[in-house]
Amino acid sequence: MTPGLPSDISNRVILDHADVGLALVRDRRLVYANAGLARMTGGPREALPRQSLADLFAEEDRCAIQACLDDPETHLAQTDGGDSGPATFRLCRCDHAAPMHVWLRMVPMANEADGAAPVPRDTSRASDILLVTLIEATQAVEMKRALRDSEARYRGLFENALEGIYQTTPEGHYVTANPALARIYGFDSPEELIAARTDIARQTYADPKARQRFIALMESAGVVENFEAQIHRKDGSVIWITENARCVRDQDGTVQFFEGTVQDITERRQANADLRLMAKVLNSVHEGIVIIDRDGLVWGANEAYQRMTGHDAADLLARPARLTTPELHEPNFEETVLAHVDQHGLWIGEAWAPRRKAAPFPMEMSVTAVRDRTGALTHYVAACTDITKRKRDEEHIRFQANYDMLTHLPNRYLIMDRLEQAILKAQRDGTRVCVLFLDLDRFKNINDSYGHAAGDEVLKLVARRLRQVVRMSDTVGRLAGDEFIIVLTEVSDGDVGGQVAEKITEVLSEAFQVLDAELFCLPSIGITYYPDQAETVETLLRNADIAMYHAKHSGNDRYLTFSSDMAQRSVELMNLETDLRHAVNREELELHYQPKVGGDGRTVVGCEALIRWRHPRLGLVSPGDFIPLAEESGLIIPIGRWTLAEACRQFMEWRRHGISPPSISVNVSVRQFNDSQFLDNVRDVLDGTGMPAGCLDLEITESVMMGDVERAVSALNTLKAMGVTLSIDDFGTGYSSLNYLKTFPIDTLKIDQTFVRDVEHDTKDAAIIATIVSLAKNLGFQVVAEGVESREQMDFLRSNDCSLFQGFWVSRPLPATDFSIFLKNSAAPAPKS
Ligand SMILES: Nc1nc2c(ncn2[C@@H]2O[C@@H]3COP(=O)(O)O[C@H]4[C@@H](O)[C@H](n5cnc6c(=O)[nH]c(N)nc65)O[C@@H]4COP(=O)(O)O[C@H]3[C@H]2O)c(=O)[nH]1
Repeated sequence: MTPGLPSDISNRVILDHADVGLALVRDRRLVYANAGLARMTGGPREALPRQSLADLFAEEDRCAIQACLDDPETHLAQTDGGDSGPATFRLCRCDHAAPMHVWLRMVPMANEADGAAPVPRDTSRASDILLVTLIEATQAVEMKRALRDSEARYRGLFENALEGIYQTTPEGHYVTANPALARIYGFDSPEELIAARTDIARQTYADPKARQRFIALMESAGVVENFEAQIHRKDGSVIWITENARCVRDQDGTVQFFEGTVQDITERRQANADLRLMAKVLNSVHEGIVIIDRDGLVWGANEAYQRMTGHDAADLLARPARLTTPELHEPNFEETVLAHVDQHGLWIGEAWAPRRKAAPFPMEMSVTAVRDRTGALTHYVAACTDITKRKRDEEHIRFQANYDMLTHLPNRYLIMDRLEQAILKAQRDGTRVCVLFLDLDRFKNINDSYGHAAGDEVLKLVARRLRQVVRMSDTVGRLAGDEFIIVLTEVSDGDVGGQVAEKITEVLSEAFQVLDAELFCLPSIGITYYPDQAETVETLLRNADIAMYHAKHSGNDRYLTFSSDMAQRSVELMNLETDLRHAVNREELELHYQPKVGGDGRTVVGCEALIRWRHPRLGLVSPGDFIPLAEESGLIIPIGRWTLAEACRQFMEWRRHGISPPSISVNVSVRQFNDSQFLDNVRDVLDGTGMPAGCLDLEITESVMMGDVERAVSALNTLKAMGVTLSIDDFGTGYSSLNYLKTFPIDTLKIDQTFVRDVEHDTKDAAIIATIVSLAKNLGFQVVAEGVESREQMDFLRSNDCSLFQGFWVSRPLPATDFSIFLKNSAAPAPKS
């Protein structure tokens, strides 16, 4: 009771203003309710008395309320929430608002006598009045629920985390571990891991350094440390983990526990290692590789690509890719390539790649598509190979395949192709094609005398001069050796081939300046026309070749146009060549001898050995018909050897019979003279036959001087040193300078018969002869006039101081036996010893 206040007022005020609901209950019904309870239910206070206490609560709680009313000591104790606090009940609200959570307290009150105020008692009886106290617990309930929810959430995180989470004892034994940690370490459950009492510091780490680090961590100040390490799993396998760990200490610094998170990074490390390896591989390949994302930006480029394009990674990465040089391709080329890759997955081809501050280069490029799991294109990968060298090589090979390396003129293959094209065009246009086959006369002499370098130089100069005489549209090619082909297109009527041949002869008749020497090399040219004489490439070339062959052997013509009878003649010549190969072995060659006489016309001063070929089918073939053939084919070397030996043998035989002339002359061809074995051959023959060297006269032609003069002089000096005499045959017909006359150790000049033939009528010939005789006399040479056929000719020559003669007027060349008779019958000066 409050002092100074009436007891009933004091009680009522206290009861009504109490912050809790208070009620007296008898027989489960309210007999009293304070204003606080009315406020809690939200209804009028007057309505409360006589209401069932249970009915004030939510239906689900009513049974529990009844039970509590029946036995408050037991049931209230049972509904006690234990650790989580006293039990709460839901009090219904009259305004239908959410029920209010309340704590309930029931105290049995003794009710001994009517009118007496009830007092609390220790145990309840059926007749007891219960004092029921209701305390609002909504906030507490909600806090509890929030706490529970929060704990559940964190537990969920803990349980479901992909990272392993742990706490250990200060000694390092796990006390808390989530399933992920158990999984990472290969345990079936966190419980198993904890039960294993693994000492993480000593047992788990595979690498002693990581173990050291962890032990150091135990002494640290609680900072979170991160490190990667290899650890042993339960089954002994080793994995890589990354761990964030810290040591938690209390205020005194005593270690409380360790806690941390663990992640299995084995795959990531493997993937990183794979990526590093991949990068290394990409950078070690020669191919340039560039990766482009689907927006066309460069995602990556290897070192080779950077090298070949001259752009470093900074220039390339995340910038629009520029794989090709647009100016060198058709419009939208790159877009077309990528569209092709989108559709087919791959594009392979050649393209021009741009290069920084340099010319674009050709590359072989393959572009592939990279797709994700759904099949969507994510990247393009372009692999590029610089094919500059290959292209250059191909170009070189193509050039080699089509062009002659020496003269850079089209070779046989390209000539034939061009001729084919020319024929097709002529067919369409109704025009003609002219083919000229050109062969250089005595080119071999240049090679033999000056060496191949000089020969090559002449060929190059010839090629240059030939190009100058034809139109751009015409083809000048080198077939082989000293053979050239000229294809004239769109040829009109008339002798166009002849006109070009004239021009060619003109430009080639000028001396070639090679190795400080003036070399001459005239051509023989065969001409043929499409469609007049042949319709195919092969026939045109063959016909032109035949015509050239005839020009070469005609003696007078520098060029000839093909005619059908030439073909037949060529076959004959070819057969002749075949037969000639066997002529020496089959002993079909023989020598005839023509006397050389003195001024009286009778005294034999010598004789010339002239070869004849007794062909089994053709009869006696004169040297004019087969010597050029022999020179051409090289057969002149064995034939020349035989001639020299036979002439000396015969001379010695005559000598044994006491009828030999003072000397015998033997013709030596240029090719034979240039043969490296020639001097030895002469020496051998002289030794072998016992022939006095002074009785042997060798006749060489002026063309010997057209070669290597130094070598020729040396060879002639050697011959002279042997004692052999030397004559220049056919003097006056050659091209060489008269200068050699003073250089060469010559004994005799033989005036060519072409000057003798008309000497009585042709004043020019007479003048030439007079000049030659006077020149020879002044230089101390003997002069022999060849081809003297009449007394008049002889008289004229004699009157011009020429005192040695050879010709039909004295005698035709005679077989050895006939010449023996001739010798016996003629006056002869005493033979030289
Ligand atoms: N019209 C006419 N001709 C006459 C007269 N007197 C002689 N001849 C001919 O004139 C040629 C003279 O020989 P060559 O000028 O050395 O010209 C020779 C010579 O360069 C060459 N030759 C002959 N035998 C040999 C040989 O054994 N070796 C070499 N390398 N060449 C030879 O063949 C050429 C031709 O020889 P052959 O047919 O025997 O012709 C010979 C001879 O028969 C005449 O009064 N009138």
